[in-house]
Amino acid sequence: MTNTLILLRHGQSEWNEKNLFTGWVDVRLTERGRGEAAAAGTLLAESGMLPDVLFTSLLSRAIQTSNLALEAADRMWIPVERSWRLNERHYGALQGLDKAETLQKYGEEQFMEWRRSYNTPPPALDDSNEWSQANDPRYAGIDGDAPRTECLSDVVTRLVPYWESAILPELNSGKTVLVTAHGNSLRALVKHLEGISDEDIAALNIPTGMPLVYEINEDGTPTGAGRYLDPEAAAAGAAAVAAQGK
Ligand SMILES: O=C(O)[C@@H](CO)OP(=O)(O)O
Repeated sequence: MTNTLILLRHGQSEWNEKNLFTGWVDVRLTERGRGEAAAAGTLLAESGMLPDVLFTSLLSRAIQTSNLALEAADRMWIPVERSWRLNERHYGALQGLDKAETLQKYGEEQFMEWRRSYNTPPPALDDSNEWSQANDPRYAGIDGDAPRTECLSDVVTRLVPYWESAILPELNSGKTVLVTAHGNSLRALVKHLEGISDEDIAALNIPTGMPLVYEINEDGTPTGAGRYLDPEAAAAGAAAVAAQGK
């Protein structure tokens, strides 16, 4: 028996539009992002993929996206669980910086190392920085301290146990599960699901607002690669993410 998992990156955020490194900074959706979120929900309904349960991060752009998508799909009533483990990768001292200026200042190699390497986190963000989340009450419950920076492997480490203990059991109880999260937290989950190597994951970009569907076996493995419900629009969106800063 397999069950359906739908991954959805939030719609365009205010800082996606401004081309700023975002991470855990709690920015909202733009008008375009709200439209993308609603369109994703309409596409789910048209495809007959109605979620039974929702998982989101603690960040407003993912919460807004799931609300708008579920409203469009007439599924606002489904149960929801929110976790910091689905948050975007914490971007450390890059949070709040302009991507194009950072590329200019540090050069392509360093820029891509911070942005897409598996094991190199950016420098840590100082707690006194205006974009720090050190004193944000929503993270008070995290065991140990909230991160001050993360690389993708750190995200895999915090996300996979949650996938196994919280999300997979819902799939295995026969539910269609919607996970609304972020570019890099979804890259971490896709890496885990598809067994993508540390090197190859650098080339994977997730577009905003495009439902990505898997059929999941009981042991948590997918039956095949993920499938975008609108493959052409998803390819264009992923290319735009890859080109950020250039
Ligand atoms: O800024 C960020 O938090 C992420 C996602 O928007 O950007 P990137 O694609 O550069 O990792």
